[in-house]
Amino acid sequence: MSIERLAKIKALLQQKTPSKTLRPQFWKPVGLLSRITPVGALHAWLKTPKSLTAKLKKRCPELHVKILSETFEIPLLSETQRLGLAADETVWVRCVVLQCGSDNWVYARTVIPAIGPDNPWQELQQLGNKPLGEVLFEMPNVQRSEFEFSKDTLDYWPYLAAHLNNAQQNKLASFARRSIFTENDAQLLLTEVFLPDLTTPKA
Ligand SMILES: C=C(O[C@@H]1C=C(C(=O)O)C=C[C@H]1O)C(=O)O
Repeated sequence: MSIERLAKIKALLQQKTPSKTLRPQFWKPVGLLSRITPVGALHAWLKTPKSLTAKLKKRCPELHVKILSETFEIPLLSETQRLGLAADETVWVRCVVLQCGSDNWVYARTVIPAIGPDNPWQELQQLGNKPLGEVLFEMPNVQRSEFEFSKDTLDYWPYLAAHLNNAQQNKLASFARRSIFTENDAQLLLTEVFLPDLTTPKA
């Protein structure tokens, strides 16, 4: 680990409130999903098989993808750990929100280590506003891991609070799932966070 990175971590650890990058997350397997939320309707969303986009488009045909960020960066600590990366490893991260009109339904993070010409996920760098699911499930040898689940406040997720621009929502609970897609040994970690516009019943 570089001296600069060590100095940054030391400075972060000396802060009163840990940086979001170092805030712990607790991911649980499907057998402990009820500890994340007892709400059956949320279980149905969190355990949606195959393409989430396809399920959402049945409710909202005009569903669209808004890109919040696509860049090379050091991911969240929980992502570094899940992917078995070095603490200061830079990876390609795509953050989007799936929207129905102006409603924000799902925040999603795609994290791809070692993306490059030999990586089968490399084409995703040119995906743009096309939903990832329209490509992901068409890959010839793709394998998907079991889901893990977590509950965090909305402001845990990078770029989301700025997009929502509604400070009253920042501390609301959001429920997330994540899984690893593997194509020819190349990993892609996908996290999908279900937002209040989707999960809170309309009055
Ligand atoms: C993986 C899927 O694609 C959706 C679209 C995403 C994107 O465009 O980045 C990310 C996650 C998903 O909610 C899916 O449809 O299941």
